[in-house]
Amino acid sequence: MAFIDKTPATSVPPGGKTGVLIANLGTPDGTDYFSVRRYLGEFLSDRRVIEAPPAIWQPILQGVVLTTRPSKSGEAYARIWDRVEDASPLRVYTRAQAEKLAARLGSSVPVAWGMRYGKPSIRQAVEELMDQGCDRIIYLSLYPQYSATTTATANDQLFRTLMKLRRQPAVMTVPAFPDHPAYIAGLEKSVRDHLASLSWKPQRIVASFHGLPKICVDKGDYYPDDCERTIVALRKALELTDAQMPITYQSRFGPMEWIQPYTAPFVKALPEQGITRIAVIMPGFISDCIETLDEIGHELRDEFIEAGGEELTLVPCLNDTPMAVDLIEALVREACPPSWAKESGLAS
Ligand SMILES: C=CC1=C(C)c2cc3[nH]c(cc4nc(cc5[nH]c(cc1n2)c(C)c5CCC(=O)O)C(CCC(=O)O)=C4C)c(C)c3C=C
Ligand SMILES: [Fe+2]
Ligand SMILES: [Fe+2]
Repeated sequence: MAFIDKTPATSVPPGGKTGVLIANLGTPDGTDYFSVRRYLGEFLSDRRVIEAPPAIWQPILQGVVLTTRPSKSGEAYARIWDRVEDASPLRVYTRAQAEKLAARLGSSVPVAWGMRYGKPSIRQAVEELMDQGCDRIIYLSLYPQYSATTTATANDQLFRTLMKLRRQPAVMTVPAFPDHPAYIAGLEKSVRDHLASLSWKPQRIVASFHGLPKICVDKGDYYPDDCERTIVALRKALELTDAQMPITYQSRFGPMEWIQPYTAPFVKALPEQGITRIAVIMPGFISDCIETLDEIGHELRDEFIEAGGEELTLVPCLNDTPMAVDLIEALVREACPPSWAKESGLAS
């Protein structure tokens, strides 16, 4: 195996130096067919995401999925694209979260951000930290609920990078945080603030999480349990019943059965029960992205109105608000081992 032949520009200070790497899923560089194709090709070739044997899946992916889906997804990305930053919202928010965290932690703790798929890569982010003299990395993947398809593959990508380093930093991976008090407090405030900004009162607050193929759960992925933990804690904080804040799963991909109830049929059935004004919160996402802004904010809203609904409002994700930075800072400080905290000043 070839090693990365790279000597960090700055040597490690005596006593060591801790850096923070925040990781997210990844997103295309542009809305054009080839940018989206490149992104989807990398994403959907990940065997943590699609477990089918490559001999079966790759011909389907290359021959069918990557010829048709990039154009459709590209149109959806174009509807939500940040034209000022010329980037997708997921990239804009992840970068802003890293910059705001860096401001909180001060200049002695470098912060980098990287994407599991696409740019900047996890390897680029690791090199950025090592170039600043870091020999210890706190690695936080920004998924509140654990899944092998997200958290584990983000960790895999870090470990793959480390496998190629001659001078390897120590790493601390931060676990998922489905009912961390700072996350629940942020969600609670975002719901209260959002409801206060409306001139009408939603009859339901539907909590829609990204879905997962059911077979993943049958094989031991405990993602739905983590989603339940989030929602039980949030209902308690807001004093809502199960019926007032139901849980559903969105973003189904492919013909297999995914975990249920599915968001779209659930929401489309509400008007015939007399429920025509709803809010949707998506606590599986720290940052707004194509799945929240377009799939729910555009597609689902249109379908709800067509089914007789009157109002559908989105509770924004935490994005780069102070509540998001409070959460990320708390997670990083709590994960920092005491022996690292001494040099970095990262104690909680
Ligand atoms: C089998 C396919 C997929 C699995 C499993 C899956 C799990 C999963 N994904 C997220 C979070 C996000 N997914 C996003 C986009 C997205 N997801 C899939 C497929 C699977 N996801 C696709 C094909 C796409 C691309 C968009 C599209 O073409 O429809 C995003 C947003 C990315 C962005 O750029 O905005 C996020 C975030 C979770 C949490 C999860 C498992 C629990
Ligand atoms: Fe996804
Ligand atoms: Fe989607």
